[in-house]
Amino acid sequence: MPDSTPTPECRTAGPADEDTATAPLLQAEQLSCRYAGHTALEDFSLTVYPGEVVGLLGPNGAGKSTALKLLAGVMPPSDGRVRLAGRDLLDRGLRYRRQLGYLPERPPLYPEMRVRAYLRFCARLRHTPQAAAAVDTALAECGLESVAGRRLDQLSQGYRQRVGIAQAIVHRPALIVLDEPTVGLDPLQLQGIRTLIRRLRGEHAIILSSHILPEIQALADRVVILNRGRICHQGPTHTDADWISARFRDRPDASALGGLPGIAQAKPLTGDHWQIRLSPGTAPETVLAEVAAQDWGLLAWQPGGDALEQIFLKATEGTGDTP
Ligand SMILES: Nc1ncnc2c1ncn2[C@@H]1O[C@H](COP(=O)(O)OP(=O)(O)OP(=O)(O)O)[C@@H](O)[C@H]1O
Repeated sequence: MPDSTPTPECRTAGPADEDTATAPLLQAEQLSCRYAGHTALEDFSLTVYPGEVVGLLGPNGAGKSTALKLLAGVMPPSDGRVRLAGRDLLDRGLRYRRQLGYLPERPPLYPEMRVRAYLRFCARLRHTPQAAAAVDTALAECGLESVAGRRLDQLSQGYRQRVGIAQAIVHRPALIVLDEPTVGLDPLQLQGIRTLIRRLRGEHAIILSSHILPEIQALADRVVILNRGRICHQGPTHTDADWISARFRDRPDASALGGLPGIAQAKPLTGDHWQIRLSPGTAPETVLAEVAAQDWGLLAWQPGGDALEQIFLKATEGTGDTP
């Protein structure tokens, strides 16, 4: 695959540890990335569970593409590490990397290749069993059957984007990383790609980036907002008043937290950051007292209700795009 990404100053990620009690699919821990002295990403941590759709949102130059390159394992971090299914992404071989599909900002398409041949090439690169059948499935899923024999340079932007997504899913990865999958599309093409991404959720966990808020709201379960290389917010894309964002000093036990009276559901975003949904009719302050009485060192407790747009504006306040 062509890749013009310059190598950043890097440090090899540390050994994997096997603590996967709640079985996250992807764990990124305190990633940073420096390009020739310029810090593009700092202290980026993210946990993704199977079947989740996570949106990465931020103004131009916020560090979204950099974060996705590190999460997809196409570039090593300067600091931190990424684990996929409990194993260090960079230390492990193809077997684990095959669990990941990646659509870069500029899809690596060879203009003179035909769609089916290109996808077969991608499937073989990843040692996909029954490659021909896998290509047929990806063609059907991405609505590409009618253009399977066409050269890539004869396709419209929308169809090229579909081919980019098809190469990311042809080997049936558990995690798909999509960098701005809808950029440059007209409204009709946009609708097609949205429908496709919705169809893929569930079977695959998806991380996708955009600088457009409604895009993330339409597709993602939760959002991570980046600004100037740092995470400035993460939480659900729906901001119902009965969801609470809580931070702890020590990682709570999931079943103990979820089993407290008045709590309908507790979901970890990272080890110390949890989303808690209250049972209908429960007053947040009653549950707050229960949670604070536990041994987890409650640090922050923020009932939802703030519209995501306000959160985005607040989080990126006073900062424009970064070149
Ligand atoms: N290869 C590189 N060499 C040097 N600096 C880089 C490189 N790639 C990105 N940067 C810088 O790192 C910062 C983050 O860039 P990145 O592309 O990750 O942001 P982004 O949020 O994806 O932006 P956009 O939405 O415009 O694509 C920017 O300041 C950018 O100029």
